Amino acid sequence: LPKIIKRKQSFNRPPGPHGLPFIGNLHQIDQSSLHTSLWNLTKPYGPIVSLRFGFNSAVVISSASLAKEILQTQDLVFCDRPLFTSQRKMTYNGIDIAFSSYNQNWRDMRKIFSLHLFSPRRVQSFRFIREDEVSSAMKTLHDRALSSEKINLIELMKNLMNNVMLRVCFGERYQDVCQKSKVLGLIDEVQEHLVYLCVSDIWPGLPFGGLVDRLMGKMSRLKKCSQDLDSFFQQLIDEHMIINKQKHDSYKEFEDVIDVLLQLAKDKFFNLTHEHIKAMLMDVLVAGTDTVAATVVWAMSLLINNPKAMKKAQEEVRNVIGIDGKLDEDHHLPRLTYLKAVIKETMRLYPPAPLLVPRETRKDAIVNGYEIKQKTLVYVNAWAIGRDPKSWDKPELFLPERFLGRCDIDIDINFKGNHNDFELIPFGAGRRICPGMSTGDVMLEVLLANFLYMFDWGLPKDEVIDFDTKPGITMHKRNQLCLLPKLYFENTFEPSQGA
Ligand code: HEM
Repeated sequence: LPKIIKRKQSFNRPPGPHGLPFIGNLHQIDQSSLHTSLWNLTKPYGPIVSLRFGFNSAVVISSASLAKEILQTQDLVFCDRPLFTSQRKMTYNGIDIAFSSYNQNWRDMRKIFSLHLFSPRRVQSFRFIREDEVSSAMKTLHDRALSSEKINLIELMKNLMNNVMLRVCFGERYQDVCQKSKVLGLIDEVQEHLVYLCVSDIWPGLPFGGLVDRLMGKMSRLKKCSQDLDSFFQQLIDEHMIINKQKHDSYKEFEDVIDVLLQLAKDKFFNLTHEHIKAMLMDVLVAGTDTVAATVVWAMSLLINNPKAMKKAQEEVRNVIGIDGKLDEDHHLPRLTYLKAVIKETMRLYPPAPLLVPRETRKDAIVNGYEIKQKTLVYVNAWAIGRDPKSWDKPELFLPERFLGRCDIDIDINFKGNHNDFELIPFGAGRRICPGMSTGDVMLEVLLANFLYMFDWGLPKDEVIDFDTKPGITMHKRNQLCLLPKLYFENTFEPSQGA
């Protein structure tokens, strides 16, 4: 016993609130809004705080300088991911990218993602899908504007992004083989499963954990969801294999994600199984759809609430595009400086992944003089860092100007990866930085530019904008965002011209 006490005392762990025996700090956190609850709990103890969730040790990081230490300086120690029951079930035992351990599998999957699936050339190749889907959303908005009807922007965005990502992953065929809404429902369910810990994750090794999860129905829900998605993915893979065999000589204008992955498996470049393909599809659908949709919704909510910023963004977009009626990505986007600032400011206040994706330490480490043990869960609170008064002047205000470098707040911050600016990290940083960053960024700019160019936006009578958030791995707005679009170019817009 004296030996244990001595070891405990010599372990200089970061400060933190006292927990209870057995449950640790579990009773002090709210899993449905983990980023705010962690912030409230850890703020009195400083930017690095230890917690305990059952048998799991965790640290929470809430300052830009320590985020830099974790995600850049000591990235190699902090670049693992915890693999809890839900993640394991949904990712075929962590053989995807997002929940894979830092190992050869992760390196291969990441290489496939960046070189073969979402390289700049490939992102260009599915530009027509993007344009097509944006155009059809604009047509919906145009019709609503003509009949003075409101639009639920959350629904519109979700539908639009789902269509884009489903077409990128499966080509046009998914429509024929399965009911789209069922799959979308399953993807939503995956999102929810991914945030909640099972009893067996909280107290690993205890025999009753698995039993309680089973009794509570958690395991059967997980099993059903993963099996349903698995059979949907398998059906599509089989279809692709049959069609590709029939047409093996013919030139294909667009290869979807399954085509590319099947070809890589055939060429034996990587040791790719059907399970790898399905795990990759899961990542792309879960990570790619909601993040962009949520950001556009937050941006529009903030702009409606800040009419001056809305007017400035609209003037810029309308000046740059002129009366052409059509956004040209290459020509117009680089000139939309204020719009880019609006996007950064939105992500500062409402980062779609407020705690990034949790990390896990690969070995013992020292941060800020404190010891952090191997296999500690690490949460980097991007939401709290974006609102830290030490980094941001008037952090609670929506001020896109702060990014323009010509206001009282003169910070040229970017979120493009190899940065020094850890005050703004909506895409994470280091080895595990979001590999879909440029795809996501283009989508955000294209969508917002089109919305602001074509329409003036108002709130229906009796509606107010709220900023409540909903539980999930992505931070969504809880309540509907219903807006009234009004055509700006009364006589010039022809929806058939595209967006
Ligand atoms: C607004 C758009 C997006 C945001 C804000 C976002 C944010 C993030 C964040 C914070 C992470 C964790 C990074 C870390 O741990 O340091 C991440 C990881 C990831 N994202 Fe994104 N993301 C976006 C769009 C996308 C898109 C469009 C795709 C796919 C086409 C994608 C695919 C992924 C994948 C596969 C990972 C796991 C990377 C790894 O663990 O190595 N994301 N994303």
